[in-house]
Amino acid sequence: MRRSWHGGRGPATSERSRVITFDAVTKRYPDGTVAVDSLSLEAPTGEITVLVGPSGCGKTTSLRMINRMIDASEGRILLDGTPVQGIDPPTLRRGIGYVIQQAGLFPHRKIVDNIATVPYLLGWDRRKARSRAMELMERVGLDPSLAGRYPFQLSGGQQQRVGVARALAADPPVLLMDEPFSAVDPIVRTSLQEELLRLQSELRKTIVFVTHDIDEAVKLGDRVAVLRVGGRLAQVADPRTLLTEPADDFVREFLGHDRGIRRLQFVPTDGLRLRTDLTVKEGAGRGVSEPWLLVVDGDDRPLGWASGARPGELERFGTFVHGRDSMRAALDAALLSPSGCAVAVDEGGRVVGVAARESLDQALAEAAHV
Ligand SMILES: Nc1ncnc2c1ncn2[C@@H]1O[C@H](COP(=O)(O)OP(=O)(O)OP(=O)(O)O)[C@@H](O)[C@H]1O
Repeated sequence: MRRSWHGGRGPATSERSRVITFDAVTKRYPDGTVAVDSLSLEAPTGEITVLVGPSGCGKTTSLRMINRMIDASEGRILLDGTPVQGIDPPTLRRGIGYVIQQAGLFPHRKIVDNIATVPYLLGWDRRKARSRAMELMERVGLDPSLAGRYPFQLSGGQQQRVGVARALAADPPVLLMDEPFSAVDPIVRTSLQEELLRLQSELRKTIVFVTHDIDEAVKLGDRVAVLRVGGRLAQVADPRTLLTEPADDFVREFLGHDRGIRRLQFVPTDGLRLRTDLTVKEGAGRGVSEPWLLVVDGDDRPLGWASGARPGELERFGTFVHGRDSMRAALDAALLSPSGCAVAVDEGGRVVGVAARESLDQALAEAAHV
């Protein structure tokens, strides 16, 4: 399951991370549009706070008021208790990384120099700035051989990674991310999201992340703030609470009709009852009168389901990592197989048992009462 990264190691850079506070912040544009209306919200130190909501609800405006690309009309935004309005923008932005959609890279600069932009501005010597850039490329999962290329020679996903590396270059305690992954395809988006969670487990920045995608919000956010058009806060909560107890009809509607299914991603599988009598080694006789048996190799890795009705054939299977993955993953694994059973494996991919329908049913019934 997600956020095993919460436990264990202590915050690496928390002394430098900052809490961001919106205190009754309103933004009225010159034409009279109220983009943000009396927003009060806290983005805690070292956590990911997601701003989510329909188009035009004031997410980007809220984000840009933090680094003063836009100034608030009323109210205050505080960084560790200090109003940002009192800090001059260049000084303020030195401590705030900023990542936008489609990365916003400089087209005529090589990747390494794009990443080193802020260190150059800060007057680092070229060698040190470039070596920091190379280190960051590795951190965000970019092959160092791409350093000498130009942005147009990279895929959309690679460009986004460069954008993240560039924002991290001067090790700012705060990171603002405005729909950073929305221009890439779903598979690349998933890997970028996972990479961000992995990075965050090491870096523990204070991140404010804007998206219009509720799935992304629930996956990434420690806290999720749902905004409604007119820039009013509808609810702020951790993802599980949000999915379980939406504050009103607007939030319920925004979460969508499958919020029950999504909630399963917060239900652990360690209590799921597994059967160990439904597996059989490859080449051994069936011996048991079960309609489905899972065939495993000599190393206990799953090969496929054997049905009594179609001897000699192996059917597809779905796996989940027992105890680490969520009930949503277990259910998905069950639905991927004609047996209707989910194969539980350990971190090494070896079968530890089978979650048959009865135990999935029971777990779902319990989850419904949580
Ligand atoms: N410079 C501006 N002048 C007037 N109105 C503006 C300006 N910039 C934004 N707005 C309006 O303010 C409201 C909030 O815009 P904002 O970009 O913050 O919303 P958003 O939630 O980020 O939207 P999206 O998801 O579509 O990017 C919208 O109604 C928008 O039209």
